[in-house]
Amino acid sequence: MGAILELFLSKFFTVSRYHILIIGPASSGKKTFLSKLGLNDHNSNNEIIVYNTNTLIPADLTLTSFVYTSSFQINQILEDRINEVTGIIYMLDSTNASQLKLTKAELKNLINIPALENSPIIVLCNKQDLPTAKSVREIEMVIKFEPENKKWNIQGMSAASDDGVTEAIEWISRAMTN
Ligand SMILES: Nc1nc2c(ncn2[C@@H]2O[C@H](COP(=O)(O)OP(=O)(O)OP(=O)(O)O)[C@@H](O)[C@H]2O)c(=O)[nH]1
Repeated sequence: MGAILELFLSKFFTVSRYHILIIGPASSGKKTFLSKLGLNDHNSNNEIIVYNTNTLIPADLTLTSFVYTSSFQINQILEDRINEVTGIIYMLDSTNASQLKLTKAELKNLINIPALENSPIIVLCNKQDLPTAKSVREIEMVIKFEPENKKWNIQGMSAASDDGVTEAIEWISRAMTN
């Protein structure tokens, strides 16, 4: 999967620094998703920083993923680094219906943060492989996420089985570079 990430990044990225904020409730699958991309190493600030690794991404690219469970204090947590964010991945657990109200509030909060104004956002409805998972349509009806003047997307995913991982990276790559 690292090779897939490299392919998309080299295809779409023409400038050298992209920083993706990966956010979503505990156990929604953020680290599983990242591990499918070959990104496993978190530092003490819960960041994954990939500097110019020829094996994973083109040499002129720096990619940082910030991984957090809640957006409500993200300004304070990231401080000035929030201005570096160029794309947002919001990961939710489709089997956890009780979290959807929180998700709705989280998304509203995220799109109202001025520093994130130009960052595209993709909502990933993870764990679609499980029989108790709500469909993307059902989730959409609860979270009612349709931001105006923003590039956004929502899709189903099973990070555990790779389903939707490539599509998600492709979408965020295109959205950040176009
Ligand atoms: N069935 C299924 N299980 C998944 C999927 N994605 C993640 N999991 C499982 O869900 C649990 C939590 O996954 P993590 O990737 O650790 O979730 P996280 O969002 O990084 O969790 P926090 O560190 O608590 O924020 C693990 O047991 C994963 O194996 C999926 O698509 N399907």
